Amino acid sequence: MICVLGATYKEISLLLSSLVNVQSLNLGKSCLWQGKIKKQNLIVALTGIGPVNAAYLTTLLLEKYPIKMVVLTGCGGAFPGIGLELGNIALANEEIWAEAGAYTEEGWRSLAEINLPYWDKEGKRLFHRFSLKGLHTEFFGKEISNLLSSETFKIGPFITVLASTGNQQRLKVLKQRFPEGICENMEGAAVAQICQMYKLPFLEIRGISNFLGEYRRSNWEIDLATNNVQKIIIELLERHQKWPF
Ligand SMILES: O=C(O)c1cccc(C(=O)CC[C@H]2O[C@@H](n3cnc4c(=O)[nH]cnc43)[C@H](O)[C@@H]2O)c1
Repeated sequence: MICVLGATYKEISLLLSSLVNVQSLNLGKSCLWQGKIKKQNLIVALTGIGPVNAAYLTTLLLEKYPIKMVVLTGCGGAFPGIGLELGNIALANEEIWAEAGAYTEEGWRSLAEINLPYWDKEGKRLFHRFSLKGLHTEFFGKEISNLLSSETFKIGPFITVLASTGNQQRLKVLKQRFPEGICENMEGAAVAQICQMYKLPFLEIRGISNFLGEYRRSNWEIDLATNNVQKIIIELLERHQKWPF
């Protein structure tokens, strides 16, 4: 069974309308829908915005259901000038916490630099970066590349924040800290950590709704971004009736 998570209703609504034999369920304080797309058993769940909501529901789901893979979707902000436009698609090959660490006299130091793991168990230490490089990301990266042109699809590190980057000053800090970052969001690193703790493959695929560095909500293309990315996920689910991971 595959689980697809989104923070807001808009980010999962198209997926929900594609589900057949749908059952609406409550889990803890959250809601989810169970159904099928072709032969694929699917849970689609609404996390709410932010890392606490996302980690809460991911944990409940992984404890209760035989989930083999988690997909997080929704809209996201693009780093300007990297070739991503509004409505384009981004796939994460790494999840990074923008802040986790310490502000010292010499500046920000990451969790790894101050040797303070968020998770240190069973021989695994997790700091502020979670690599998603592996067979599943490669496989779906290639699959999406077959569906979209290289101008409208990029793979790279996603940055997770508590506050979106709405001015140039903050953008400059993030670009200096993570020059390879392509997309910002508010849930990715939280779900990535839970999936690594449970040793499960995790994909994050987002549609670009806005650019970092300005906070003009009227310019955000949330509908375009969330529809485009859900169409891709539905296409992947229909093409591959048994996902190989
Ligand atoms: O007002 C609305 O209808 C609405 C619908 C969906 C999302 C929102 C948001 O306020 C965005 C936060 C939400 O979306 C992700 N996101 C999108 N762009 C960014 C960004 O530039 N920086 C951080 N997060 C972003 C995020 O993952 C949240 O879940 C409003």
